[in-house]
Amino acid sequence: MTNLSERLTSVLSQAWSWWSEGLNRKDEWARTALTVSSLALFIMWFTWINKLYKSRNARYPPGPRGLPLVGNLPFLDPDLHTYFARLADTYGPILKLRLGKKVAVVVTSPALAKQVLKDHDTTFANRDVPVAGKIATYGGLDIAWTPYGPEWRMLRKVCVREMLSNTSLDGMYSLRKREVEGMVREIHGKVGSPVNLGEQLFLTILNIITSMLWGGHERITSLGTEFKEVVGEITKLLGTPNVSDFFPGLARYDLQGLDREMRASALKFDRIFEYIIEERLKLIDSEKGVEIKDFLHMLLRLKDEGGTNTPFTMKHLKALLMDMVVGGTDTTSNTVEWAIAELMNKRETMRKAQEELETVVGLDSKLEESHLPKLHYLQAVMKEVLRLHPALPLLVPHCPSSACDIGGYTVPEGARVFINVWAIHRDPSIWDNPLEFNPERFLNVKWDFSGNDFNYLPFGSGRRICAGISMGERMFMYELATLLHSFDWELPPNSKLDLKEKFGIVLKKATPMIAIPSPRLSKPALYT
Ligand code: HEM
Repeated sequence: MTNLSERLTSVLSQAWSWWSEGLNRKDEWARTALTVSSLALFIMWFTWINKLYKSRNARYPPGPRGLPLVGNLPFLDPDLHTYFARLADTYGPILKLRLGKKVAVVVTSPALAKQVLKDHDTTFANRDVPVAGKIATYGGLDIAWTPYGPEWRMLRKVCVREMLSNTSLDGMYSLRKREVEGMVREIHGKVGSPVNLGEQLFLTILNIITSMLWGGHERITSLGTEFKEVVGEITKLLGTPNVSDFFPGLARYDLQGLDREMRASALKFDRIFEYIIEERLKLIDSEKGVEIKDFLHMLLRLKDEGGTNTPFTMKHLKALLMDMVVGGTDTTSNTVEWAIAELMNKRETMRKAQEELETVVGLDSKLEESHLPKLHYLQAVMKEVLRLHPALPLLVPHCPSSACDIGGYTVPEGARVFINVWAIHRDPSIWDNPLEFNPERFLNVKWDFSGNDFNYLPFGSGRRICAGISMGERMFMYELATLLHSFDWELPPNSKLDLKEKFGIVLKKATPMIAIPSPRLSKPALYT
């Protein structure tokens, strides 16, 4: 650094002499311009030297060699979670890849996950927003993509405290009950025939979420089918690797046409939101004083109240609706689908879960949400499903706002950081028989998913932990408990259970879970 300070002194003295010359000329304007540009030049030079010095001294994590220009892109396996796990076996718990112009860092140990998500939480609480994500969320105005700062805090507060708090969720039980009972009626109508459980679950969760968002009043009807289509398009586009992300300089050419497709899908969503909001505003005008208990009503009130330093705008409102619909549906419905698949693969465990339901609820009664806290075995089933099949196996990638030391290596500013939760959840040094589906491991042990234990992180940890944990937990438990309590499930004749995974923005079953229901409850009236 001696060299650095010598050069610094020399630049300063040169700047001073230019400034004095300017004084002699008594040219006020030239003097100011000279001073400002010298200072700007000096700051730029100093920042550059400082970065150069830091990058020369940086020690980057190990990783596989890539090709010039494209780096490791040509070697990526589409099943990223298993590919990263294999690389970690060779390169260790922190490794680096180059994806075009981007640096990716993969973390695969609880100790290093803790360094990222707890010790350096503020630095890593940012996101490297994909181009498609930005387009889908009104320029990245939602919770998931907004950079860490006052705007993100305001959105999170609205979401977690006002919308998804336990009190607010309790107040909306009747809406969830209406949708879950509708699902039971529909499945009862298909008794003896194959049911595509993934599709059924997705639609039910979508209806639950949309009715909590804006279905608290009968006049605004559910737009289930239209939404299902658009959510499918958006999650597919979000999960497709995009050249525009790896080579930002090429983003304007949209070489794969993904940005154009996303714009079209986002526009469909926006039209639905516009329609729903317009209908609601008309309703509020026509029925002054009417009490409507849903999120849309609360969000519109918040928007009108303003009052905070960070205003809550109509675009924020729509971006939040988008977060709830896209972030809550696929994650929760896939987790329930995995649960059914694992239970069908292990009949003894299915029987124990159903026996618990018989004891707590009884075959002469419908299941209510109030039964859920008493279903300890089923809670262990949920934890075990989230261990083996975490919905977001690499979390949502984090992005450091400045270079940071993790495990003795430098993670450069702006890197895309993946925490391979899927691999941590299957690490044999942490879990006995990690590949076995065994809910008993969660019975009588204090494992929870609050993000304090870095061996078990299905919802992430730290500032960016999932904003919808209590809602996800309630919907998962209510749906799974209802399906197991109301029906017995068999595989269609001559079919085999397949537990293969398919990586995407959400980890899915490679083949849909199809099963045949038969009634369990004591009388048909319980299915109406
Ligand atoms: C089984 C269900 C669910 C699972 C497993 C899950 C998991 C996750 C994970 C792993 C993250 C990323 C955490 C990180 O980056 O460190 C996340 C973020 C998020 N989740 Fe969930 N989630 C579920 C359900 C929901 C629901 C029901 C909602 C809302 C209705 C929701 C809303 C969000 C939002 C808004 C974020 C972004 C948080 C932020 O960036 O600050 N999630 N979720």
